[in-house]
Amino acid sequence: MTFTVTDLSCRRGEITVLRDVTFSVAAGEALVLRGPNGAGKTTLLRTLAGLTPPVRGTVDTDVCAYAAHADGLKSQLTVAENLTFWARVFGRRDIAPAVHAFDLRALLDRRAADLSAGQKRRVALARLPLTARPVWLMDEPTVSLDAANVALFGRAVAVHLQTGGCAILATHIDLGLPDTRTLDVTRFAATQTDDTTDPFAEALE
Ligand SMILES: Nc1ncnc2c1ncn2[C@@H]1O[C@H](COP(=O)(O)OP(=O)(O)OP(=O)(O)O)[C@@H](O)[C@H]1O
Repeated sequence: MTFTVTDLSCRRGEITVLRDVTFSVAAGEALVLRGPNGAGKTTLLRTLAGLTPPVRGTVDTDVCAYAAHADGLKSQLTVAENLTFWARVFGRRDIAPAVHAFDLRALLDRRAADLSAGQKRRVALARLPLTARPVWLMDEPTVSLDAANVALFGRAVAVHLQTGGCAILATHIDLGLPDTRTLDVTRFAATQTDDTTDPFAEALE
C-alpha cells in the first residue's frame, strides 16, 4: 500500500494555509512533518484525517486514523470502556493487543478523568491500532509521555510499520524508526493572495 497525496490545498478557517501538497508514503515508512510554529502541520493532518475539507484535491480518509493533539477521551468512562467504544466504532471487539502495546492493563478500570496527562495520552494513542487502518496520522503524539513511554510508543509505531502500515506525524522527537523521511511543509506555504475569503467582502464592510 502506498498513500499518495497530489496537489492538495488545505485551509484553516477561511484561509488557505498550504497549496499543491504532493507526497507519497509507502507501507513501512514514516513521514515526519517539519516546519516552524504555524507552518501548517496540524492543518495538513486535519485535512488528511477528513476533519477539514480540502480547498482543492482529494484524500482517501477511509484508510486514515488520527490521533489529534487533544486526547479526546470520554472522561466519565473507564479506560476499558473508552477503548471498547472506539473499537466498536471501527467494527472491532478485541482491545487486548492495544492494551498490551500501550501497557494499559493496570489502568483499565480507571475513569479517564482520573488519569495523569501521560496516561491519558497512552489511552488516546492506543485507539490507533483499534481502527485497523493503515495510515496513522499523529499530531505531537509524544507530548506528556516520559522517556519509557516514548520508547513504548516508538515500538508500537514500529510494529505498525512492520505489519504494512505507514505513519505521518508532526513531532520534534526522534522515535528511532528505521525508515523515516521528513517533509518540510513550508515548501507548500500558500501566499496571502491564496485565501479563500470572498474577494468582495472587504468592499462590503
Ligand atoms: N481556527 C483557525 N482559523 C484560522 N486560522 C487558524 C485556525 N487555527 C490555526 N490557524 C492558523 O493556521 C496556520 C497553520 O496553523 P497550524 O496549527 O496548522 O500550524 P502548525 O505547523 O501545526 O503549528 P505548531 O507547530 O505551532 O503546532 C497558522 O497561521 C494558524 O494561526
